[in-house]
Amino acid sequence: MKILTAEQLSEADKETMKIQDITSEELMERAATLVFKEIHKRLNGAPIPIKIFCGIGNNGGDGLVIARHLIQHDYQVKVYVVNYSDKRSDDFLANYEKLKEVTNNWPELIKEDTRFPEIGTGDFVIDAIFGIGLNRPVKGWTGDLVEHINDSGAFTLAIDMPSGLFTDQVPGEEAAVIEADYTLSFQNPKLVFYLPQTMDYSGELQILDIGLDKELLKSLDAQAFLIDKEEAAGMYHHRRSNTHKGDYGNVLIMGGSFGKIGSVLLTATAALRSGSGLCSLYIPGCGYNIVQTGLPEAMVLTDEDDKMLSAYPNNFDANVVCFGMGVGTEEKTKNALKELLENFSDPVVIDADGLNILSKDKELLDLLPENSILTPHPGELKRLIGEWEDDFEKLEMAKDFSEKYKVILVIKGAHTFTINGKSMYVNNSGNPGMSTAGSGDVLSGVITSFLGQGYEPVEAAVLGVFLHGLSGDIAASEFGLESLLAGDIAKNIGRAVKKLFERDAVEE
Ligand SMILES: NC(=O)C1=CN([C@@H]2O[C@H](COP(=O)(O)OP(=O)(O)OC[C@H]3O[C@@H](n4cnc5c(N)ncnc54)[C@H](O)[C@@H]3O)[C@@H](O)[C@H]2O)[C@@H](O)CC1
Ligand SMILES: [K+]
Repeated sequence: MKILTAEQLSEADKETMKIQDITSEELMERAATLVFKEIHKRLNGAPIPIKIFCGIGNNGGDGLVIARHLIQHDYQVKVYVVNYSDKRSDDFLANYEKLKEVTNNWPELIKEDTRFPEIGTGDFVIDAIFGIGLNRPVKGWTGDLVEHINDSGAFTLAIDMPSGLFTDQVPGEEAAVIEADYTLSFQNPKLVFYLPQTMDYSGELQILDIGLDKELLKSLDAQAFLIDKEEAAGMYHHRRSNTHKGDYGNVLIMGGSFGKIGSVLLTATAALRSGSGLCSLYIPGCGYNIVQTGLPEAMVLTDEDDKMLSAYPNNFDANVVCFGMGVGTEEKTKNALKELLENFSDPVVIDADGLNILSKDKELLDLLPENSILTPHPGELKRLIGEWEDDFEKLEMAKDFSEKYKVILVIKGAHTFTINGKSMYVNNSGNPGMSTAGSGDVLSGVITSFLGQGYEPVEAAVLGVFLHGLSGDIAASEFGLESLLAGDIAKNIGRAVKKLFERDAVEE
């Protein structure tokens, strides 16, 4: 799904009104009624006190529409109008009038010196104060109200955006932002829902299709692409019957050092579980027995050094090479990487200490084959591209880096971002159980495997990241978050692929 900016979305609202010949008020009615239905489906008439905080713009207008429907369905509703300005949007006013027709319980006006209403932990709060129209940080008494809602402990549902959250910048340290438990957002996801600095504000997320014109949305340039099952399934290459192992890649994994041989074992297991036809490892001598015993399906070549990598096996005929897990950053090992980059001209996958070696000697970056895939976690990324002020700057710096060196960056995190020049892909699978040793080694194996099977490098990265996350989800459902091991992620890749093509009961 496309991630769009606030400007694109409000423009799409306007264009849709013209194309569908509807008024802004009608579009608001449609959008907010969908929100009401979601609430009604879950509350099912429960007598929970509902407190709706409405701004004076169209986000507030949505709040008024939701209030009207809830009142008509006999819910206990109290509406507050947050008077951060004396202006009112037309659709707010129209819906304010309509609300009067269904209740005598007038909305209460909250102004600068008003005492804020009490909010109990058992209340249900609807945040319709600011949406995508936010244009400055929320401070002053409105900020105090936002803090008051956050401190209440009540379940908070944000409409379109948690109030105070911008779509295109971080809120800033002194600004107040609603910490929602759940966000129902209109039409398309917004980038801030997925950035480490801002993702916590939206809580659980659901995107509601409010029926903006499909052709118009298709024509818009995405700020980024959100990758879910549907997108991943579209990238997957089905196997043909008349094939043999030579059709599925011959990958070489260079990694490990004394005490860290397990890392390569995980990477190789993941590569084979992801479908590699042939998988070889190039490791220090000390790992020979471990790998041969642990993974009989893999072939093993050893470096002349017993404890670390010191060379690249130039005579080995692989179609993809992955370098870096568990290698350390010794000078000898740097030479091994240098030899690889000087002798191998197809895309490579570089992870972990391989990235740290590149960061220490930036001249090596110029040797990277075009479309190579680098898989840093945030610490490794910092060493590679430098410090950033905030997540938006990080993404800009990452795009510049990707363009400059013609490489693909896979920035690992709760939502892994894959950056290919100006294009960004945001992963939407995975869980916190995957924050465990070796999880990254597995990811490198999956991506390397797909690259070896002939996927376009960016697809190998994006699909690999998604399946890695989905496999982690399958493993977590079996073992629980705490018990999940990286090896479980590798083992479940096949199930994840199967799941790509299953229809979920909840989706039907
Ligand atoms: N037809 C439409 O345009 C639709 C709009 N929708 C809703 O409309 C929202 C956008 O509405 P608006 O553009 O009216 O904007 P908002 O309702 O988000 O904000 C209201 C106004 O507050 C002012 N403001 C911004 N930041 C402020 C601050 N920090 N302190 C004080 N005032 C501030 C701005 O002038 C802004 O226009 C969406 O998020 C969505 O909820 C939906 O109803 C769908 C249809
Ligand atoms: K809101």
